[in-house]
Amino acid sequence: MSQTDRIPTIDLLPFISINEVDQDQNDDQLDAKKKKIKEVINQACSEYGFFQIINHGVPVGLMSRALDLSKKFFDCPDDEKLKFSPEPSAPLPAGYSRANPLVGQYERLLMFTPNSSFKNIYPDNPPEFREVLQEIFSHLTKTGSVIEAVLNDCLNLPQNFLHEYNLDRNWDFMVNLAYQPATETESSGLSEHQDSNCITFVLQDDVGGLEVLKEGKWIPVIPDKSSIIVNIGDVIQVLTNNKYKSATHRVVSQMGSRRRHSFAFFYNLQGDKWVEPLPQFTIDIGEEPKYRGFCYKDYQALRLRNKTHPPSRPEDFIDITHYDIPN
Ligand SMILES: O=C(O)CCC(=O)C(=O)O
Ligand SMILES: [Fe+2]
Repeated sequence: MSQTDRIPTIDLLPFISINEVDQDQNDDQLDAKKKKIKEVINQACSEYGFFQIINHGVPVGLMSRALDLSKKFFDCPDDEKLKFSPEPSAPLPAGYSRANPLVGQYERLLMFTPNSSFKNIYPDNPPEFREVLQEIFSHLTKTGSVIEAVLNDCLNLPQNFLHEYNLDRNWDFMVNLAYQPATETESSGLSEHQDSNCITFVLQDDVGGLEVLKEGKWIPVIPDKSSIIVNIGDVIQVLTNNKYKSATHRVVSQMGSRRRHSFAFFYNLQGDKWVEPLPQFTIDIGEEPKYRGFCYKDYQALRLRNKTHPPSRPEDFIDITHYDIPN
């Protein structure tokens, strides 16, 4: 596989904790390492919005455990899993559901941060699943704030700008997915899309199938049990007026393979937040805004509707182009 057929792998250790980094290195060496990492991230985000991280601070054993428990949960009979179906009135459906076949061939379990003001519905089988889900959620929240701070730096935004813009962690959610292997007629695990949120983190088992669009080619993201995949979402694309790209990705299921399991953690945005291109990427540099502003929860609701009431024609699915300002 050539360099262009891969997404970059970033060793995040220099950003995790100064104490964990080799004590021999001085500040200059550490700064040089961070600078190099930021250059790679800046390039990946400017071109296609995808990279993967190692030494991210999430215990690899915990990631494997979560994927093993996911297999056990989705192996349960349907009537068992359906006991954890979402409440019909929930604005975002926590709990177990099956995708509409127009969207993809998967089952999913959605949860919010453990103390969220949104209601969580956890399965009680396997018994230790709930605790592991909560633990991994809290680790990924920390990873989210580390990557957010790195992006803030890469974008030369004022110190802590993204952190202060995106303070409320109540809207973050995690989806545990189980994809059916392909059949004679159906290989779409999850159709091509961009995520609506700020930054997404994905753990996948060894089955494979996640692909990212890079320079016009679909690149498979090779499973690696110690890596977490990071992709930029629409909110960052809009704030930066397209400087950073919301990654286009999909899941393609293989015939005869096993069911694929993954976790996607959505580092999200509080619903009442206003999203529009920032002055640093428009007026300050003489560029016209490429999007009209919107209230985040309105966009999230439209995107959810794509899943619950999918239009029959692919071109009728709502995405961020809904807010495009034609030039
Ligand atoms: O399962 C995966 O690897 C990706 C999931 C994803 O892209 C999503 O849920 O938005
Ligand atoms: Fe996605």
